[in-house]
Amino acid sequence: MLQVKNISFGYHKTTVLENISFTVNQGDVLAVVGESGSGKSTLLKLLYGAYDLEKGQLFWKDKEILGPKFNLITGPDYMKFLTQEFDLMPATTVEKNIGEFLSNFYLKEKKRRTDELIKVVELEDFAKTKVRFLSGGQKQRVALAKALANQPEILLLDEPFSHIDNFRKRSLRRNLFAHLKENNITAIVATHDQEDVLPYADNMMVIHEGKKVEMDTPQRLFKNPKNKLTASFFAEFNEFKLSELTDSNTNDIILVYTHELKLTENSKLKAVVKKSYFKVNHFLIEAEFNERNIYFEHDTKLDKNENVYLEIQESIINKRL
Ligand SMILES: Nc1ncnc2c1ncn2[C@@H]1O[C@H](COP(=O)(O)OP(=O)(O)OP(=O)(O)O)[C@@H](O)[C@H]1O
Repeated sequence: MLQVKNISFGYHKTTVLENISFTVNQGDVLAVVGESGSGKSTLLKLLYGAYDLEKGQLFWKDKEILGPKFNLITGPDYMKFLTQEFDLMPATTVEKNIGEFLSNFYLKEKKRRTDELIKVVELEDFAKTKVRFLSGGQKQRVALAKALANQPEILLLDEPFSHIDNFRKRSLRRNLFAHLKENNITAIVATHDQEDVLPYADNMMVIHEGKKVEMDTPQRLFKNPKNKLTASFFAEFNEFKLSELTDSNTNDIILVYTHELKLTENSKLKAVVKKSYFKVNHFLIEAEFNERNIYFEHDTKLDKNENVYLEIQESIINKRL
């Protein structure tokens, strides 16, 4: 188990991470999400032992992870960190880069592992190509395979698919996360992309301005987000006062995703359609309600200035209160 016990850190005087605690079970994937600058990369660097903590402690199993004051070489040997800058040998082929740290003593095993990882990152056609001739996304895939080559116990991934196009991303993600589970590799993934999180992460931690806001399974956080930041990571949402949705006269705010608002015959929620945006499998409708814009999803385009009535399932309202 990875244990993060109440850690705090700042690069200079300003605190970047404050009193963060969490645990990750061996073989689990934890996604760390948050706005740009919230401290995700810094957290990964601390887990890697790249800096000395101001406060708190880190443990993998019963071993403490310590910073540069205590270690000449950064990074424990059971851990690999795939950063946003890839550390590759440009004049060397893809397969040699991936196998760089694999022992030449067992050449057959080296070849088997290299071939297996080339398949995981779908670079079979480029095995013999020198890295300097590859695109940014291809280089990122080589770096990923290289990080997996020595079977780390923990893999730290900082925006692992940021350079990879949408055509390739989906299958690559499936391959990678399947490989991690099959090999019981614990992974911490910093990401902006919900597609990295929803299908694969066992848990998700939301950080905001260096503080842990929420941590739970992605499904639970999606169904019942406690704050706007968490909801906005998953989907577009509206804010309603409870009194706008029910007969209650309290001003509690309820977050309602755009897909949770449905057209109905008659309701308190009467809006006027302003615009329809095409969104692959539905239209996102912009409508005016109580002198502000609200958004909902609908199968077809709706006419401008059309009056619509909307409803939300009562069970959703009750859960969010
Ligand atoms: N080497 C550094 N020296 C000083 N300040 C830094 C350094 N690296 C990061 N910071 C600051 O620490 C804060 C957190 O940065 P960090 O890179 O951890 O955020 P992030 O959540 O990973 O952002 P992004 O999603 O954009 O990668 C930011 O305010 C950043 O400016």
